[in-house]
Amino acid sequence: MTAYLEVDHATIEFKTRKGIYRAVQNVSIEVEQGEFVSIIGHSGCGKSTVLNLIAGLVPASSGGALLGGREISGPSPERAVVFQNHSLLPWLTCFGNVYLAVEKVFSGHQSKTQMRERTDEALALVGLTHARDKRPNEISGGMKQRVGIARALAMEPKVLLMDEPFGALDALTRANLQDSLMEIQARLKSTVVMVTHDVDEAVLLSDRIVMMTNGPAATVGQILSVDLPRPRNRLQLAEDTRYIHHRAEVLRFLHSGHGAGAIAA
Ligand SMILES: Nc1ncnc2c1ncn2[C@@H]1O[C@H](COP(=O)(O)OP(=O)(O)OP(=O)(O)O)[C@@H](O)[C@H]1O
Repeated sequence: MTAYLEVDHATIEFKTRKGIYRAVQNVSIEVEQGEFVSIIGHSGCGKSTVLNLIAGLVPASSGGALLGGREISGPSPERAVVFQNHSLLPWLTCFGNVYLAVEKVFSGHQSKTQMRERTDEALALVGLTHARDKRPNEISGGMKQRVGIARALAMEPKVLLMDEPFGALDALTRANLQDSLMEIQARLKSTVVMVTHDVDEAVLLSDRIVMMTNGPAATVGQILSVDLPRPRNRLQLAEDTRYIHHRAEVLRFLHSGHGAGAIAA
């Protein structure tokens, strides 16, 4: 039996001016349906490269990735990506930005009314109904990121891919969005793969944490199962010995023989 989403012995190389650069080597990750998996590691180790492989944006030099047993060979709305920089179109409203993605996926299959409803539902899910008619320059960074998440969710992806989605936000906004993401994931039972630098974010949100060694030729060093019950409450967890233990285990990995880097601890 193969997993729902599988990165299978993937090696990814880039052509550079100095020759071939092997970013990641022999990476294998299995993700079950409905599971939340984080990828953590030092800056430049290849986290985004692995996520981009799953997104279909980067090909593997050997090995590959599969979703539902089918090889991933290019981008698809079934694997929606949320980036750190929300990349919203400035001339469209929040509604317009989400609707554009909905139209791309569902046009021809759903009526305009259905697509509008779908867009409004996605905005409601991230708590942005009140801002539906505002343009990106009229809303905060956290709200922009919520629009990015709404846009991804509105496409009803099989897998939600997130590349440091909250990296550019202040701590309180980030906490707020993490809580929203946990609620949304519990409700939709989404399968999520998220790249993060943040140890607390990884432990709070994940079912499992994939820890990557440093590059070049980075690979999976260790995988940690986070057996904390859900729903999770950040304040209660701060004093939970299991949480403290998991957090320490990730920190130990990152600071022991895997080099130094920019890790928020
Ligand atoms: N298109 C490319 N061409 C050449 N090298 C690349 C390319 N994309 C990534 N790399 C290199 O591959 C390595 C891994 O990059 P990647 O962005 O995946 O790391 P990361 O762990 O996500 O980093 P960060 O945490 O800083 O975002 C880096 O050394 C990067 O310079």
